[in-house]
Amino acid sequence: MTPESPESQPSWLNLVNIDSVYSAEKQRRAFTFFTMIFIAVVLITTLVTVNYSVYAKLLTIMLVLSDLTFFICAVYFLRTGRLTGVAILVLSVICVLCLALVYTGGKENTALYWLMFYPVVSFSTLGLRVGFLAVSSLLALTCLFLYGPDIGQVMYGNAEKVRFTASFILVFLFAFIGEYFRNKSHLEIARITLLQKQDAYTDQLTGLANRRFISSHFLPFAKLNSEQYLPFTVLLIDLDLFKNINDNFGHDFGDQALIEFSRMLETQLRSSDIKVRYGGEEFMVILPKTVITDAYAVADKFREYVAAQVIVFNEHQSTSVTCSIGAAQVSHIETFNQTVKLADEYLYQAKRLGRNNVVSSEQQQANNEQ
Ligand SMILES: Nc1nc2c(ncn2[C@@H]2O[C@H](COP(=O)(O)OP(=O)(O)OP(=O)(O)O)[C@@H](O)[C@H]2O)c(=O)[nH]1
Repeated sequence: MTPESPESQPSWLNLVNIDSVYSAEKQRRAFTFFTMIFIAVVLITTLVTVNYSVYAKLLTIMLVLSDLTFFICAVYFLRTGRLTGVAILVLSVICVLCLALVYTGGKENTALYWLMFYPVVSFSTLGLRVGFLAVSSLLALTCLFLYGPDIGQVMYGNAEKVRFTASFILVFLFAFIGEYFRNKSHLEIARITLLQKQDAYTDQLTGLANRRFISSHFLPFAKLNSEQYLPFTVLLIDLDLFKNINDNFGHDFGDQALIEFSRMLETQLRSSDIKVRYGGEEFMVILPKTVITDAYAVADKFREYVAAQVIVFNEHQSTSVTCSIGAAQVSHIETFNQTVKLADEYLYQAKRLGRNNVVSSEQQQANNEQ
C-alpha cells in the first residue's frame, strides 16, 4: 500500500484525510492544555488569596490579570477549537510569571525549582518547534538574570546557579527527545491508519468508494459540513441485463465492463460528485448541492452517453451496456436512508419501464398521471 498524492487520488478519498485519524493527538494536547490552565489558576488564586496582604499591589494585579487571561483562553479554545494560538499566549504569560519569580527569588530564594515543569508542558502543548522556541527563550532570559549584570534581581549562590542550569538543560533535552520520537511514531501510526482506512473504503475492482464509505465516513462528515453538501441528490444506477454479459462473454469480461462503467462515471460526472460501487452491478452517485430537477438532467445525459459507448474486451469481443437510474433528493442527512429507499423504488420503476431509463419523483408523478 502506497499513499497516492492528493492530486492523483479521487476527490472522495480526500475526505478520508489525516485529520480524520488524528483526533487522539488533538485530545492529548487539549487535555495537557486544560490541566496546565487548571493547575495555574488554582495555584495563582491560592497564592493571591493567602498572600494578599503581603504581596505588592503590582504583583497582585499581574497575577489576577494572568488568571483572567488563562480563563479567557480556555473559553476561547472551547468555542473555536483553536489550540496553538491560545497555548502560545498562555505559555508566554507563564514564562513572564516564571521570570518575575526568578527576578524576585520567591520564598527563601526557591524560585528556580518552579521552572522545571516548563519544558515538559511546552513540548506537549506547543509541539516540537514552538515548544523549543518557548523553552529556549525562558532558559536564555533566566541565564541573563543568573549570570548577567545586576539589574536589581535577587542573587543566587554559584552552586545553585550551575546546578539549576545543568538540570534545566537535561530536562529540556529529554523533553525534546521524548517529544521528537513520540511525534514521529504518532505520525507513522496515523499514516498507516489512514492507508488502512482508505483501503477499507475503496472498492477493489473499480477503485470507486464502497458502501461502507457512505455509512461510516460520508454521512457523519456531511452532517458536520451540511452547508457544503445539502441539498444533494442520490442516483442509484443499475446496469441492465448484466447477467447476460457474464453469461455470453464470461466473468472476466463482466469485470472489465464494471471497470469501464466506473471510468465513464469518473469522466462524465463532476470530480466533486461522489461515485460509489454500491453492490455487484449497482452504483450510487451523490451530487452535492444539486436539486432533483438538475440531477435528473445530469442522470439522463449520462444514461444516453453510456448507451452510446462500446466496451471492447479484445478484438473479437465487444458489447454495449445500458443503465437504469433512480434519483431522489436529500434535504436533511437524517432522511438519507429513506431517500435511498425511494431512489431504489424509482430504479425499480425505471426497470419496469423497459430499462435504459431515469426515474425521479417528477417522472414518477408524470407516469402516474398518464
Ligand atoms: N463479472 C461480475 N459480475 C457481477 C459482479 N457483481 C455482480 N455481478 C453479476 O451481475 C448480475 C446481476 O444480475 P441480475 O441481478 O439478475 O440483474 P441483471 O441481469 O442486471 O438484470 P436487471 O437488473 O433486471 O436489468 C449477476 O449475474 C451477478 O453475478 C462482479 O463483481 N463481476
